[in-house]
Amino acid sequence: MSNTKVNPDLQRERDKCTFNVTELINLIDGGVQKTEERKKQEDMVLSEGIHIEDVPSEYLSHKEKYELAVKKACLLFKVIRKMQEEDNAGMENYRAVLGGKLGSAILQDGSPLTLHYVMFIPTLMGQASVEQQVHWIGRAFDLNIIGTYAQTELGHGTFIRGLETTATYDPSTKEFVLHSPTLTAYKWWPGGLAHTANYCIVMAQLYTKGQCHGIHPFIVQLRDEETHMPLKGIKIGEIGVKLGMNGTNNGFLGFDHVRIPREHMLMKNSKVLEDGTYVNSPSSKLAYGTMMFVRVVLVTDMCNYMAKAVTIAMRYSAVRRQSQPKPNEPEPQILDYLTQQHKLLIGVASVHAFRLNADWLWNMYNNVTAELDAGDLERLPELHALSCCLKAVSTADAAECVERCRLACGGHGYMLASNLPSTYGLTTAACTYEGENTVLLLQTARYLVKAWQQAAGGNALTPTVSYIATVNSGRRLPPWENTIEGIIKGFQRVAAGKIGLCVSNIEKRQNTGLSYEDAWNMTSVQLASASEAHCRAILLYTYYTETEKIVNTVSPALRQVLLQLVDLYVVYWALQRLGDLLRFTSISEKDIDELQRWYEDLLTKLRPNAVGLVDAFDIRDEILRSALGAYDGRVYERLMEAALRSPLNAEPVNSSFHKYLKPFMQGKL
Ligand SMILES: CCCCCCCCCCCCCCCCCCCCCC(=O)SCCNC(=O)CCNC(=O)[C@H](O)C(C)(C)COP(=O)(O)OP(=O)(O)OC[C@H]1O[C@@H](n2cnc3c(N)ncnc32)[C@H](O)[C@@H]1OP(=O)(O)O
Ligand SMILES: Cc1cc2nc3c(=O)[nH]c(=O)nc-3n(C[C@H](O)[C@H](O)[C@H](O)COP(=O)(O)OP(=O)(O)OC[C@H]3O[C@@H](n4cnc5c(N)ncnc54)[C@H](O)[C@@H]3O)c2cc1C
Repeated sequence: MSNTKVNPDLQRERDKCTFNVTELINLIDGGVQKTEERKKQEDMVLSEGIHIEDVPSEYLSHKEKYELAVKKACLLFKVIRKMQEEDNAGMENYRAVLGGKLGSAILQDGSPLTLHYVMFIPTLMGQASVEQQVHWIGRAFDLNIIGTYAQTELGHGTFIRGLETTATYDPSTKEFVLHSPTLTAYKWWPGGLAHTANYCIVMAQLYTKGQCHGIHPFIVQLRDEETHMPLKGIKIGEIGVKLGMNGTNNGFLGFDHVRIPREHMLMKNSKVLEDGTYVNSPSSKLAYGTMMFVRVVLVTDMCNYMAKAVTIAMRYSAVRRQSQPKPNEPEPQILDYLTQQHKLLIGVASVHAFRLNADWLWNMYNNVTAELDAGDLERLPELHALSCCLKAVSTADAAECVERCRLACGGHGYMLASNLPSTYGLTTAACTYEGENTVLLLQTARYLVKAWQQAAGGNALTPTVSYIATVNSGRRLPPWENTIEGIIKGFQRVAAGKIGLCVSNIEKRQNTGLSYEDAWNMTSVQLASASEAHCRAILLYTYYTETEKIVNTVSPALRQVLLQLVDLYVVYWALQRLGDLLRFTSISEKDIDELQRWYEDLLTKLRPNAVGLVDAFDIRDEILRSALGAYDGRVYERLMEAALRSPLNAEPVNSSFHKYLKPFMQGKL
């Protein structure tokens, strides 16, 4: 990064940073070599000119936006292909680019090829038999075929057992017949489905020998490989403009008795034999594996959006001066207002908290997947429960963080040139896709209720819920400790207390004659809240313990800042959840006063490092794409440059003046 022509306020911030920014960059990347590799990847991608736009994409029509998104996606994946040829690192290159800072930023409004990599190929890897993988995966990796994942229908997204698309086996021809019996059976939403993919994984109700066996994955050709025309019986199109992600080409798809060979059912887990005999999977939930994979990787993705938003807002807040609290003194940088620090520093801490939790979850995912492959399904429920709540809370927190950053930039944050609105569009979408957040919290709640019952029966619990038994062991509330460990224990007590209340409320309602399902529904506001509380306890604990592991490997200056961020995160959440702490722990008014002072003190301590901390996210200007957040802080110049690129500014008088305004003003219209 060059220091030339940097806004002096921003430069002063960098000069007073107490730690070595490069050291933190390396730590976040996972080592000096990883930083070099990332930078090399970024150079490779940016040298293709993917980020250069003749007309800013926000001024394009819907159709032009799609065409640009296809171009960008092809250029990006061309580079990944090149990386593959060089190092043959396989999935790691895709993870680094798609799951890193680059992908979400360069493909600014989403990409029509994302689903190919994030769901189509992973489904082939996770659900296809070895022979099927040999047949399909090479073609898919080479982009010889382009696929997507079509599960959601017009009538059902959440309740996938209720999907209506049918795949009926015909033993006479050894084919499945795919059919959409109703309008609501139409597939609706899949990214890239409309005009990009020529193949697709279809989740459909499997019928054989007159019996339905639930939803299963099938690979279906949609378009001719040469002409790209939809095949016979395939009704396909685009679903229209959305709040954001307008480059993703989401589509609809209906089948009119479309025949596919038997071998196109993905048969790693369950099978249909030639005569139509159905062979069961070890667990019907294995068919949900791709969703679990995406929920896990989304947690990392959310860190990228938060890092981007908070970098923009922090740098802008160092440059922006507003108001005059002390007479005869210059207007302060808005970053000097404690309320501004409160809005932004928690964003920095959240990136670190979620990053460490995401890595921890990713490791667990890999371990459990290896166990599943070896036939051991024991840890599947725990992984499902964790991936559901971490997906829900990370996406909700990220969307909230991006919106908070936008508001923290005042009017200029509302400009698309800030890049905050489109970042919000991308982030908030994740609260819905891959499992709507409330629904996912309630999935975790099922697991927690069972864990509670197990603990009550004196059974051992898996590590991530073992606190339920521990915090309930004593009769009296232990004294409150105003320390990080004390607060984390407090959060565990809150979670356990909420789960316990849910269990007892469900029981009480059942005792009044309600069915379990109705009692569950009546308790579901509390259940979702208990699930969130569990997730908060996990987040705090993992952030704290994982940071403790790394702080001894870094310089004392960085160590101090990393620990301050942990403190800030934990104390912030304690103050956010005072009601719960007052209800379930012995925290007192005096403790709360102390916490508040502790928090304010932490903001003040972190203030000198505010800009250094976001510089350490190391997001290049071409990736950040923000007039407010560029490294040099030339905010006003960039805003004016962006305004001048508006097509309306290409002519001094717009034709509507002559067509409408003038006749109207003269009373002639
Ligand atoms: C090339 C290489 C690769 C490179 C990769 C590089 C990666 C780099 C990454 C790049 C960045 C990323 C960018 C992302 C962009 C994304 C774009 C947008 C994508 C958006 C796509 C979508 O949006 S795609 C559709 C998703 N659509 C859902 O997400 C439906 C939710 N709906 C359900 O998921 C079920 O409907 C729901 C509720 C569970 C109930 O399912 P259900 O009714 O069958 O089950 P029940 O509730 O009755 O539960 C019965 C028992 O099953 C248990 N169980 C349930 N699920 C289980 C499971 N999965 N595993 C284990 N166990 C499970 C449960 O815990 C119960 O257990 P128990 O009985 O013991 O309590
Ligand atoms: C940008 C985007 C991209 C997408 N991409 C894909 C894709 O590539 N492939 C694909 O197959 N799908 C895709 N989807 C679809 C997505 O997975 C679904 O929209 C999502 O799973 C939510 O389902 P739904 O729309 O049916 O919501 P609904 O389930 O109808 O949710 C509506 C409301 O009902 C509530 N609700 C529903 N069920 C329950 C319950 N059991 N308990 C309590 N409350 C409940 C929800 O909490 C929510 O408040 C995409 C969606 C979006 C927005």
